[in-house]
Amino acid sequence: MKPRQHVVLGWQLALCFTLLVGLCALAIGLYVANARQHVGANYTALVADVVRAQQHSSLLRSELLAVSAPTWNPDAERFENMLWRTRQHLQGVTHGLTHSQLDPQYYRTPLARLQEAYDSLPELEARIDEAMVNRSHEAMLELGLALENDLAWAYSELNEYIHQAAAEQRILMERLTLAIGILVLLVLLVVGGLMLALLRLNRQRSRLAELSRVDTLTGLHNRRHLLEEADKLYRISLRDTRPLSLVLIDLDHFKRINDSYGHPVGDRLLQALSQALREETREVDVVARLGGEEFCILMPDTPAPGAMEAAERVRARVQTLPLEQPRVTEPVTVSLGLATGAAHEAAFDRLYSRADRALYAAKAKGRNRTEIG
Ligand SMILES: Nc1nc2c(ncn2[C@@H]2O[C@H](COP(=O)(O)OP(=O)(O)OP(=O)(O)O)[C@@H](O)[C@H]2O)c(=O)[nH]1
Repeated sequence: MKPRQHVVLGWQLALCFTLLVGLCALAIGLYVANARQHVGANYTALVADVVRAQQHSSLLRSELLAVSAPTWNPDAERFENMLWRTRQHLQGVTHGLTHSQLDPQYYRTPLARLQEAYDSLPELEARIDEAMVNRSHEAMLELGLALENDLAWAYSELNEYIHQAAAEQRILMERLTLAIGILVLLVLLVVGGLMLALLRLNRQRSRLAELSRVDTLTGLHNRRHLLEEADKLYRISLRDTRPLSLVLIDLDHFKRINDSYGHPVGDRLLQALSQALREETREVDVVARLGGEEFCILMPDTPAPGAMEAAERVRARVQTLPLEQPRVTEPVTVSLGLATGAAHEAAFDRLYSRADRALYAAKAKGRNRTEIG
């Protein structure tokens, strides 16, 4: 993978990660808003019912107490209306409670008190009717105040409990949200870590692949790289019917240099030759070490005269290679075999055997020369 592809992959992973973070943030935000809305709505409606019922119950109390006043003007319809609304409130609060998320064990007692009050409403209605006829209100007042007492106590208990439950639920929800947030953060960290590891792994893999195509002594490409590139260049040459040239280069009497000066000097000579090859060739040429003291230059879009010129340039340059410490006194030369082909002739195997034959001929003809195959 090329560096640019690494950058693209990095951006893609960063984009995916950002999208993931955005989605998580959105999901948490929606969850919090939704949960708050539902929990809040549930308790707000219930509290409103209880407060309205409480207020009505104190109205009932005032109405009952007004009965004792000397100016009391019996109004059966008004009482009837008040008791109807009391019944409505009782039903509303009971329904709200039993359909809420609240734990029944905490509101069982006030609910039972409300039920008792509800059951005694017909009796109170009867006593009110009686009071209207007899204008004697003691019985009605006694039952009415007892009922109102029950209602006031039950409603205030419920009010307190609902507020407490709402507060507990809010705390619970906040903790839950925090836990979810931490969990999501951890997941994001793991995903981010995995993405980074993937990126690093990919880079290392590319580096390894690159290294497997490089000759360690000279830093030039090796035979494997050459064969891959040759295949590509051959296809281009076939498509464009452009010439492809191959020059094989072999150091002359290299064994003698090794034997006279030692392998480290031989190695330095190989490195110096590699550097010279790099400098004497174009960017598009493929320079490779085929093994031992044999090198090659594969030149795309290069006819025979151009390739010959390059080969001769290399040959001349090798003779000037500086080799100090210990100074190599005998001449350092190379023999070169050149082959050029276009279209189907440019297949690497064909070029190679022709160039190899030419190299053999150059050696046979006395070395330090270039032959065309
Ligand atoms: N220093 C060094 N020597 C190497 C390396 N690879 C191969 N050689 C040596 O290169 C020498 C090649 O010798 P030959 O194949 O006889 O070729 P030559 O001596 O150059 O003879 P001609 O090619 O006929 O001119 C051998 O002694 C190998 O050991 C290397 O990486 N470093």
